Amino acid sequence: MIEVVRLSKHYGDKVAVNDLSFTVRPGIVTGFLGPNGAGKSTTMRMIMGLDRPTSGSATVNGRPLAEHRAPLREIGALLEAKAIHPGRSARDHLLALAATTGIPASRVDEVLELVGLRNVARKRAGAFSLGMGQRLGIASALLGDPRTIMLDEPVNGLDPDGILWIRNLLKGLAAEGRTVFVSSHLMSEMALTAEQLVVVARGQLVADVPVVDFVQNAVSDRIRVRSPQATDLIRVLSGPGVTITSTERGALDVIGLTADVIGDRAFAAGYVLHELTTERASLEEAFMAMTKDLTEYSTGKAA
Ligand SMILES: Nc1ncnc2c1ncn2[C@@H]1O[C@H](COP(=O)(O)OP(=O)(O)OP(=O)(O)O)[C@@H](O)[C@H]1O
Repeated sequence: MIEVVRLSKHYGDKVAVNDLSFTVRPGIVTGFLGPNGAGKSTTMRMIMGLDRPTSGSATVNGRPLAEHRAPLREIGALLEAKAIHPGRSARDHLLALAATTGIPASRVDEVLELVGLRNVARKRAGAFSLGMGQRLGIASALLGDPRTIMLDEPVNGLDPDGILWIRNLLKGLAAEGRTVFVSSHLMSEMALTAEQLVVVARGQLVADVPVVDFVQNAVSDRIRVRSPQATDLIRVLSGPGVTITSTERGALDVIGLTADVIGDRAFAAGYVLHELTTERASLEEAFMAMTKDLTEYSTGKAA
């Protein structure tokens, strides 16, 4: 469990995190979503105790991380590309890390297996691809078998296989009852990975919602309707909460009704339909609309 309460961080005049409060619960993947510069990395650094809050607090499993006797067992984090000695093998890197924290060597082999690096465990990490480097970073985060896992933009720059692998790993860790907190600036990725979303823009909380609610509320499907009786059809489709636009003759774009309802009403009124297509608004569009005001304010202020 991670609890962030009224957390703020100022760098001189710059407000990186602004009175942010949220809770990350165990058993699910929680996505930490926001445009670049929204304050995600700063928040994660404060959770890890690497940055001191200007005000407010962040606790991991009930206490500030520094107050835990064995912090590596409480939280494992991948914050940014780790500085790994390029001449050292993946196994030696993990062994060195394990030795400093009293973790047995057998656990090193376990995590190497878990992240799929067993076959290259003795190769120089300097020769690793970006994806292999990410796997090694995740192996480091999992070394202490932590109850909470926090990853900052883990899929950045990965190929589709790597993205799918991370997605499944995170879901698996959550299914084991762990707390999983993962940041991204990509709504579409978070929609596939997370159950809960904490959305921030310009250091402030924009939403803390289940992904299903976000998808349902923020995304309005647009239904494309073509009919030789389009003008008459407008009359039977109009109503509260329904927006109908027409960009070409005989075609309507309807927001606020499902394709089923439109089909039923057209049939009941005896109108012919030549097309009835549901166009899903992209999640990325919904996310941008949600954070737009705060982002624009930010730009205005900086200018
Ligand atoms: N050490 C620092 N000194 C001054 N400003 C900083 C520092 N660290 C972060 N900032 C500023 O604070 C804001 C939030 O940055 P942060 O890196 O936390 O955002 P982010 O959401 O993680 O974005 P990104 O995905 O681009 O890393 C940015 O405007 C950034 O320039």
